Amino acid sequence: MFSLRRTTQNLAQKRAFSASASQYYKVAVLGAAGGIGQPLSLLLKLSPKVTELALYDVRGAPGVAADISHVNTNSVVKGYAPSEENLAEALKGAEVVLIPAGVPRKPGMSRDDLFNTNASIVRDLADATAKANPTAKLCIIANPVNSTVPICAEVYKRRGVYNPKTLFGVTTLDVVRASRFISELKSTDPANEKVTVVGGHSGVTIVPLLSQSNHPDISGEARDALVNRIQFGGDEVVKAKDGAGSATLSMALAGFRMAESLLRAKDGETGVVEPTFVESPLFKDQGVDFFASNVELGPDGVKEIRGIGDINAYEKDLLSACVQDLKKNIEKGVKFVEANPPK
Ligand SMILES: NC(=O)c1ccc[n+]([C@@H]2O[C@H](COP(=O)([O-])OP(=O)(O)OC[C@H]3O[C@@H](n4cnc5c(N)ncnc54)[C@H](O)[C@@H]3O)[C@@H](O)[C@H]2O)c1
Ligand SMILES: O=C(O)C[C@H](O)C(=O)O
Repeated sequence: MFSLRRTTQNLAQKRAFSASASQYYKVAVLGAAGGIGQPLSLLLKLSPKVTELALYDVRGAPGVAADISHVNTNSVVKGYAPSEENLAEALKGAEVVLIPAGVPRKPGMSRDDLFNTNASIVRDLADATAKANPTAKLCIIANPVNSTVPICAEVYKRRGVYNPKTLFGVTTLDVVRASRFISELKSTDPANEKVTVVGGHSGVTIVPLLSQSNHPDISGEARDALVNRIQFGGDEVVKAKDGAGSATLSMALAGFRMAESLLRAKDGETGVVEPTFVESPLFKDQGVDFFASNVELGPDGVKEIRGIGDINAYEKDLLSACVQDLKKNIEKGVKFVEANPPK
């Protein structure tokens, strides 16, 4: 007879066993009580690689931590009420720090419209991380990612602790969506659909390279519609939520995938590749210092930034539109820190 209790026990035993094969890590989530923060923290609680979960938010983190701490996996969950000391404590010793703190879009807004609110939130949280735990892998989810990542780099530079190998803009959701959308179109299993997406994380800066997918034959209106859906997938969710925010659940999955990949690479696993927005040489000659592409991860963070590969004329056009916008988004972040340095 089916026993839920026994199944859960077996699962816990299996997890304990596999956890013993690898190292244990502390992970911190800043903005943990929010729409992304809560399901992301839950997924992290299920990971055998996470031994301690530090949840920080300006409101509600202790409650979320108490709730998640009852999930019967081995890791310890600690919630931190807002204060400078608590934030430093939450950050101390974390291998990975994820920042989903910040406001989400409402219908009619672009990600850039979030800049005025989120720039200072991310600047201050990055500054706290630069002081308390500068070697942690810092994963930025808060939008506009194209600007918030350069903000973090500038803050770290000012503190003299910048290491481009440990700063990541989380763009995993773009490939999660791309593989799902293409599988819907082709009636295939999304698990078998790998789509490379490069550039940045907003509108035309999101550049899917369908010519490198399993379906390079998609062309004409079907291709245009698919590319548009991948570029503006976030808007679909914003519209459907009708004022209640943007993607949270799919984002939690995508953020968890990025965090787990970093921990797998830290454990010495090779061939761990994720798309991510990092300081990159790929378009530096065009004045673009940060760019998302496939990146091989290693124990120290970025191991190798993969090139774009062969692309067709259509994709070259997409890339030139991307680069123009991206350049402005990056400059905006850099200028913000120049004008508004961390205190
Ligand atoms: N990178 C991506 O692919 C991606 C995907 C979806 C959403 N996002 C972005 O993630 C961000 C969060 O989205 P959400 O839906 O979770 O929003 P939300 O409003 O539900 O949650 C944000 C949380 O951040 C907290 N917060 C605000 N200021 C803080 C501070 N200074 N320190 C700590 N916590 C703070 C809030 O209290 C709240 O709990 C938004 O900017 C959104 O645009 C990015
Ligand atoms: O669309 C948004 O504003 C949130 C996020 O960047 C997304 O891609 O879903």
